[in-house]
Amino acid sequence: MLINIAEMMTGVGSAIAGIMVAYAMFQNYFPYELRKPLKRYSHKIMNLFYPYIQITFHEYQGDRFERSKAFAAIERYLNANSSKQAKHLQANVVQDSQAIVLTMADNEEVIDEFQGIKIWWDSKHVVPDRQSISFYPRADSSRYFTLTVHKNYRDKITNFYLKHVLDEGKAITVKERQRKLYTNNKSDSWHGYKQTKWSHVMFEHPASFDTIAMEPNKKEEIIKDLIKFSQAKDYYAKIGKAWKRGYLLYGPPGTGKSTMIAAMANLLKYDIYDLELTTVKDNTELKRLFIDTSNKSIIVIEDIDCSLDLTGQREKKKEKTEDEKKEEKDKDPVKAEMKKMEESNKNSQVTLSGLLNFIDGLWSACGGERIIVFTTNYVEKLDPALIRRGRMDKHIDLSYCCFEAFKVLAKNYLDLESHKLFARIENLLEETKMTPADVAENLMPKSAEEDGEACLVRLIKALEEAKVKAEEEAKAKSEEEAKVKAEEQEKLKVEKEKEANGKEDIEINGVVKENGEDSKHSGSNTNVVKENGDVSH
Ligand SMILES: Nc1ncnc2c1ncn2[C@@H]1O[C@H](COP(=O)(O)OP(=O)(O)OP(=O)(O)O)[C@@H](O)[C@H]1O
Ligand SMILES: [Mg+2]
Repeated sequence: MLINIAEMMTGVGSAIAGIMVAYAMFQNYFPYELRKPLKRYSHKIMNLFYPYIQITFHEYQGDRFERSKAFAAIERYLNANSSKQAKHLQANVVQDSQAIVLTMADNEEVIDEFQGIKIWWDSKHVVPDRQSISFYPRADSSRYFTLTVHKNYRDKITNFYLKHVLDEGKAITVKERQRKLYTNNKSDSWHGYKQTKWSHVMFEHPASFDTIAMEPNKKEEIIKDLIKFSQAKDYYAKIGKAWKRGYLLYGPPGTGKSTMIAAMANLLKYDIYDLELTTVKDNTELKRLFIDTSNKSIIVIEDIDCSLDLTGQREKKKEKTEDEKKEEKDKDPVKAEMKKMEESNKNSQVTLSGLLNFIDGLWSACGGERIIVFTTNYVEKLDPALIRRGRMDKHIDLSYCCFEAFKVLAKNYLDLESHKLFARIENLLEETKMTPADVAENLMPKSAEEDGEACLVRLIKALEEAKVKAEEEAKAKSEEEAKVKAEEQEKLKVEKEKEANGKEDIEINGVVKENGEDSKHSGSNTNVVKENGDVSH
């Protein structure tokens, strides 16, 4: 048996040696010009018997400056689907992602399956052995993926599978992407070598819809609305509308408007552009800022009522004279300086119509998937044109804490789903107004010894105090109102009496005044009794 194997090995060895000798002779003696057509024919013959097709995706194409988006998407897709199969993986920190991403190492193969079709993916890295210094370093080494599939499935693969891979890959990229919070720079820093309209920091807000305290139905509705929007690319294209949606969040301070914006961004994995309108000089700058925003973003204008005088008619305040200004400065130099700074900040020329134009206007044409959010504490102050549907499509009223909202906070802050004190809190929340921010602050344990019950007791105390305060304020307000009303009535009474007296006097003097006609119509030498009792001639 052993002898047989040894004989066989010798046979294989001499066959290989024979092939190598033949190949060397072919390389040396076969005319170069004839080699090419021979290769072509051998390929053709191979293709007759080889039942597979191959598609190649290179990392850099064309100008070789920009990495191919398809390659990047395929890479992400394969990483997600292949890390269990491939034996060699490379660990990378990809740009815009803080997590370590595992990628298929070079010359690895993974097998994917799509609708029962088997697909082979190879990753190749070619580094030419010529020694040269290239101006384009990437041109020398190239990475590519090769897809191999049976030729019977060609249409299915090109029409459906590749789209599926690209979409999945893009979705994974978005999910893994480190999101950013942008703020607009003053236009002075827009020019020069490092021109930036927006500065950014990494966005790492922990807010989510799970932690937002509000009625569950309302919360559910907002989540559904957001998700529907984010998936409605084709729908917006069908109805011929730019793919954007406006939200108006309104409510008293501390009711979770800013928190909700963070939760929206976390839900949809969007960036946030926090636009400070007071630093924008005019409508042109506003437009340029918007054009510079990217897709998948939420553009936020907080406290829109304070940012600008958005009634469209700027109040022209009386300008102070130089003397008056000097006098003010002498009195309180710090205050005067602060006022000056404030005035220069308010120097914005952005108008209501500029803002409306931007919301409706041409910028909508450049890309989509943008959400615009305005927040305000005083919705009634806003111009109706600004908040009409189509501009601000969804109005969300974030109001004082209700019992349902309290339950969310109790679960988040104290891990309590029910407690005997809940009933008392429910009653108190119906009777008095407290913002979720205040409720949350009371629920937060202030020391390691404080347990859930102690926090609930503190909240009850705070609610009771708020109730007493509100009752006192209401009483004082109604007393004030009653006082004002009584004074008005008194004034009216006095006026009526005076009117009656005046009439008598006039009749005594024989003067008749009709519909405000001047007394001279009734006679030039008449004496008229004035209100203060003087007699004029
Ligand atoms: N509905 C809520 N659910 C959970 N936490 C909330 C809620 N509302 C407020 N908070 C808490 O209160 C704090 C302040 O809330 P937030 O800044 O969102 O209020 P706001 O409505 O934006 O106030 P302002 O009008 O002053 O800007 C947040 O840090 C958050 O922890
Ligand atoms: Mg806020």
